[in-house]
Amino acid sequence: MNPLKFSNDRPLDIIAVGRLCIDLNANETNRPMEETSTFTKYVGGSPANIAIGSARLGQKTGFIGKVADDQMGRFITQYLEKNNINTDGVTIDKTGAVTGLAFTEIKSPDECSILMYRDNAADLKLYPSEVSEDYIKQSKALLISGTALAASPSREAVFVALEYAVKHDVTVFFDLDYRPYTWTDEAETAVYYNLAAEKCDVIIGTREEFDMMEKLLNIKESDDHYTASRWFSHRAEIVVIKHGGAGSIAYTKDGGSYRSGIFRTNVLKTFGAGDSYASAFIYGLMTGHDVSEAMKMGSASASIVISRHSCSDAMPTEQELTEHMDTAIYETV
Ligand SMILES: Nc1ncnc2c1ncn2[C@@H]1O[C@H](COP(=O)(O)OP(=O)(O)OP(=O)(O)O)[C@@H](O)[C@H]1O
Ligand SMILES: O=C(O)C[C@@H](O)[C@H](O)C(=O)CO
Repeated sequence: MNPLKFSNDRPLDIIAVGRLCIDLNANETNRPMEETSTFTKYVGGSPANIAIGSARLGQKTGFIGKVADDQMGRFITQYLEKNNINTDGVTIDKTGAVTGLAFTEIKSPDECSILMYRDNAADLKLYPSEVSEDYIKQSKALLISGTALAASPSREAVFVALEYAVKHDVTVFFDLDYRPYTWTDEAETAVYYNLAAEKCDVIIGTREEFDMMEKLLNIKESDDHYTASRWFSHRAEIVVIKHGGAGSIAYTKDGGSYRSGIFRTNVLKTFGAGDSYASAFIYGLMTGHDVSEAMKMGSASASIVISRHSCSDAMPTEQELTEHMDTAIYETV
């Protein structure tokens, strides 16, 4: 079962919108940041990672975002281009804003954290006037990510992108990607997340992210089925709730529910799981697989990425994904 229909006459499969950052991942793992002295630099930021995952899987991918006018900004744009991502929608900041940096601490396979440097971040300076309607209408799908809603003008830019997508029948995927350090007020966060979710066809988030959105409405019990059903009176066709190593569950508007297990792996670090899951899940849906098979593809991609050092550079190709699904052990949960 796959309820999504895509406008197939478009040159791009998917455009991601939002942050383009740098991840600096600890080389010395299994120790705290205080004792880490070297890091490897990768392109990072959830929508960037998802776009890279999509392109590796062979999707024609574009990006709308803003980078700093410096070496880091140029590194990001060049990396996207090397990965066959169209950067026509990527603009360059001229105000002296800088690239967001995420230093990652890998204390143990399940104890990872991120230390963020995001003051005056260029990605949040994307203006609505820099979002092109002509560009969005060339794509079958748009991916938005919640962090871009954290501040103006990027927040308004995302809402403009959503308007264009709805106007031109572009299917909208929303990866909630809630990063508390980017926000100052919980109610403000929940208001904008809820407003954006109303305009999306597919909503993907963790249980904790949906809890954050529901707290504002005084919903105290976490109930996956109820969470999903709230969105079916708006645009949503599919709502996915992720539960880390306990897998994920998807609900469809027609009353269906689908549970996915995980591919057991040698976990190096847990971050990047959500982004790799999203890119392969979206790829699965866009290439005609049913919801359960697409979830399995998402889980397989996540299990590859969490066993590798980076998030972006670790994204599998279509062949790697297929081979992994054929050989790795899938556990139902
Ligand atoms: N320990 C694990 N072993 C195998 N697969 C896992 C593990 N943890 C997560 N996954 C896979 O990754 C998917 C997404 O994980 P999770 O729910 O942690 O997302 P997330 O919190 O968005 O990730 P991130 O840490 O990138 O923000 C899960 O549904 C599962 O398929
Ligand atoms: O920007 C962040 O929040 C960190 C990301 O850059 C990092 O790649 C990640 O956490 C993946 O989900």
